[in-house]
Amino acid sequence: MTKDTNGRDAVSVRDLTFSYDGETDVLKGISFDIPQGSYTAVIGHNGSGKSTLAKLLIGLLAAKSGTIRILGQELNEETVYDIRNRTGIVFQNPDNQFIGSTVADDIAFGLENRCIPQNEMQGLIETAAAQVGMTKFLESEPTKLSGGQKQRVAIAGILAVAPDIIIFDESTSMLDPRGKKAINEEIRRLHEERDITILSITHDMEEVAQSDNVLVLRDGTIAMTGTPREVFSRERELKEMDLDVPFAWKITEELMKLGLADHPALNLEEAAEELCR
Ligand SMILES: Nc1ncnc2c1ncn2[C@@H]1O[C@H](COP(=O)(O)OP(=O)(O)OP(=O)(O)O)[C@@H](O)[C@H]1O
Repeated sequence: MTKDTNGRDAVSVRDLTFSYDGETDVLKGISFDIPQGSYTAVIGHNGSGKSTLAKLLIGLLAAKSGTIRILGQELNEETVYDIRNRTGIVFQNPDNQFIGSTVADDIAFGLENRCIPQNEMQGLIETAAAQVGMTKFLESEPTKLSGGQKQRVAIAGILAVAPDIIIFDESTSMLDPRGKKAINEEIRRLHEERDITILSITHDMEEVAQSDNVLVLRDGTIAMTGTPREVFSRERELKEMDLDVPFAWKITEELMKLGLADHPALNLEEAAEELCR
């Protein structure tokens, strides 16, 4: 993995194996490091083990063998609560995450758990709601929101507490394209400004293109790691795993065949630059 802001790893996994039934290993002895302050996208075909990995990283599941270190601490029964205080996760299905009776209460929950003083709380709640475009829903009941709105609230809850590491497990999958783009930009901005380590499990290749590092899982093993450009360059192998490349990459590859571009582009801005050369 490439970007390393301070030489320390936020996540360090060694020989991690996990099985739900004690027989079939869903993760098969994987090892990897995620540098502190980096943005890592985790991709892989359905059932490759991405969500299982996320649950192991916050101690919701216990490894069969191997070790997980988060921010230098080995994850075990003694450290799990401390690690959860420093690590936030947003799941794909927000219904399982609501605690408060209003959106504002729900966002407040994580802040209360972290003993944030009452006089600071209101401002943090309002900022987080604005970041995900949910200001006018602060007094609404979370259960009455749409799937995408619920995902926004779940993300706001994590943004408000701004933990050292945030894991997104397909957390924007229900958002419309504009909402997805806006929230991805907000997450990217927060990551850059506050140096938060982001681990994002996603099927959205446009989001993968904006990450620093990519981890590709295949049948419980690590098939590839590298920058988005390195990973997308192995398009044939990605296709064998039912994975795709970004739209801009495909377009510029076609333009290259016509002699109209020199390099495949990660996003539309890069594609336009290729065309204007
Ligand atoms: N609670 C469970 N009990 C038993 N097996 C499970 C459970 N959850 C997941 N599995 C199995 O573990 C494997 C990995 O599942 P996981 O949800 O981690 O995959 P994923 O990569 O996140 O998939 P997707 O892209 O579809 O979300 C799959 O074979 C799945 O059937």
